Amino acid sequence: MTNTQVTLIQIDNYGPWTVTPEPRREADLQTMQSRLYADISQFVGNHGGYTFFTRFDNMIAVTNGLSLEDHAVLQESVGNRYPVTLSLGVATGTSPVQALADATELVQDAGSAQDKHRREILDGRVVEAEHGTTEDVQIAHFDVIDATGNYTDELNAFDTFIEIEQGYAELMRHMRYAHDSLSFFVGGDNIIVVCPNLEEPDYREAIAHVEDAVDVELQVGVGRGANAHDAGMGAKHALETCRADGTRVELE
Ligand SMILES: Nc1nc2c(ncn2[C@@H]2O[C@H](COP(=O)(O)OP(=O)(O)OP(=O)(O)O)[C@@H](O)[C@H]2O)c(=O)[nH]1
Repeated sequence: MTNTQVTLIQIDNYGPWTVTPEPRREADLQTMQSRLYADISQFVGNHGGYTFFTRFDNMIAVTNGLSLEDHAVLQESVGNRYPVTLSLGVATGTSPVQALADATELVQDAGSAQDKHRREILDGRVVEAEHGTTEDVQIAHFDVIDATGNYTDELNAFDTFIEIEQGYAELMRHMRYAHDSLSFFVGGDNIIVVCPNLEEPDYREAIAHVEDAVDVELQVGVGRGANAHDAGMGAKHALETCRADGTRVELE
C-alpha cells in the first residue's frame, strides 16, 4: 500500500510582490520563478524527491525521504537567497490527492496566500524513516507514442504543443477523478503521475480513455519505491520496455 508524502510549496504573498512598487518585467518574473523551481527541484531531488513546477507560485513535490528539518533548511535557504519566502505544508497518505488536500489545508488555515502577515509557514507530518517501505511511492511515467514522428517533425512547435496539452489535460482530469492521482507535464511529451495503489487494468483504462477522448496515443511505465526517484526510475525502465516490446503498459 502506498504512503505518499506530498508537500505544497507556496510563495508567500507573491501576487502583490509582482506589481510592487509597479508591475515588474515579465522576463525577470519568469527567470526568478524558473531559478526558484530549479533550486527547489535540485534540493528535493538530492533527497530522492520529485518537484513539479505546477503553477510556479504553487508547486507540488513528492517528498518521501525528506524530514521536516530538511523542509526547514530549504525554507531558510530560499529566504536567504530570494526576494520572496516560502510556506510549506506536508502530509502523507495512501491517496496522493488526499495528502495534497491535507497539506494544502495546513497552509490555508494559517492565512491567505496574499496575507502579508503570513510568512514561512512550516507545518505537517512526514513518513518517518523507520516506517518507510519500498511500496510507499507509485509513479507512472506516461509518454506520447512517436511524438517526434507524429507531431514534432510534422507540425510547427505550437500546434504540437496544443496536441500534447490536449492529451495532458484529459489524462490529468481522468487520473485525478477516476484514480485519485496527481499528473504533471514535465516537458516534451512526458507526463509523470503520482498514483495510489493502482494496477495494470487501471492504466489500460486511462490510456483508452485519453485515446477515445482526444485521439492521443499514450504508453506508460510504472514503478514503485521508497521515494519518488526510486519509483520514477523504475517507471522509466518500464517505459523503455514499452518501446522495446511495442506494449502500452508495463509495470516494473
Ligand atoms: N522530463 C522528461 N522528458 C523526457 C524524458 N524522455 C524524453 N523526454 C522528452 O520527450 C521528448 C520526446 O522524446 P521521446 O519520447 O523519446 O520521443 P518520441 O518520438 O515520443 O519516441 P517514443 O516515446 O519512443 O515513441 C524529448 O524531446 C524530451 O523533451 C524523460 O524521461 N523526462
